[in-house]
Amino acid sequence: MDNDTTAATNTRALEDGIVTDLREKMTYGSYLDLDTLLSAQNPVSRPEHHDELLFIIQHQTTELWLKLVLHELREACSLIAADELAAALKKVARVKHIQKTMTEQWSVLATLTPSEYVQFRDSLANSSGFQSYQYRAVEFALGNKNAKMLQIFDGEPQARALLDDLLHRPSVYDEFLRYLARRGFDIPASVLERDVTVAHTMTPELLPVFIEIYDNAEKYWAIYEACEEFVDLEDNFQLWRFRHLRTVQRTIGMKTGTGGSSGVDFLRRALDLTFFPELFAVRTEIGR
Ligand code: HEM
Ligand SMILES: N[C@@H](CC(=O)c1ccccc1NC=O)C(=O)O
Repeated sequence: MDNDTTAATNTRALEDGIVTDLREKMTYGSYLDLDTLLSAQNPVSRPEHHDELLFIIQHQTTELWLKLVLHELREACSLIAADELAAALKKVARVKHIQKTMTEQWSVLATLTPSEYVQFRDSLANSSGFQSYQYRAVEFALGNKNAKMLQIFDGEPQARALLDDLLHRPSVYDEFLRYLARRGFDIPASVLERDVTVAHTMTPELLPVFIEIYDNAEKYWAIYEACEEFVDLEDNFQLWRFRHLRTVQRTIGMKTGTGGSSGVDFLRRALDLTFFPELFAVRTEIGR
């Protein structure tokens, strides 16, 4: 065997075609703006606590995924509004994969023990994930609207403007219900003309619509599929919330939060929320 093979040297030879003179060229680092990205991890604990970098990177990666989730959900809304349901579902499918990654990622932070965290927790002062505008934007896009959240961002005009805009836009579900109306389903005017700045609440008049769809899945396949995709979205969202709650519980127990809430109890109440109440209620009615 040739002595220059990878196996003989246990070293991979570079191929002649590989570009090595990258001066003046766009590179991996310049394209991805890595100088900016990798200079954005700035621990505040003094002396710097070893585990604060984990804490920062866990949050920053989540924020990057949230940025993409929001991008996809906004596009999904526009596509539904343009009657392009199949294209919208493609975006939702991507969101579902991101959600799984975000949920699985909690296991990394779970390696932070309470005794380690308490050593730099005070350095975080009143900062809290509660102040994540991208998280709130995703909640708004999915329909968990709450105008009271805006005041948190009075000091961050861009974040406030984004949330204000989303607050006044129809959610993914609002768009879906309007789509169903255009497709001839009997959606009450009170739903179509509702105040979209507040959360949608369980509307029993919508149940017959979903019973019809679920009892005749073959006939309404694309719409039926969309309903199930939305159920997946909500399930995945709840799993993220639950893993957050359990991570909080194992890290700070029943301590109050740095954001000023009761902590675990406050987070637990979010598990009672629903984006798509009728899509869950219909399950009770199927086959009756
Ligand atoms: C050890 C790690 C963590 C602890 C102890 C913790 C604790 C808490 C607590 C106590 C709250 C309630 C608000 C407050 O009073 O502060 C909260 C809210 C929140 N946290 Fe965390 N958190 C942790 C990690 C994370 C991570 C990695 C994220 C990802 C971005 C995150 C995102 C959020 C969000 C979005 C909220 C608002 C939830 C809502 O409005 O229902 N947290 N967290
Ligand atoms: N609320 C957390 C602190 C915390 O987790 C946090 C602090 C700053 C930035 C993001 C955070 N993550 C989630 O709330 C606590 O009470 O310990």
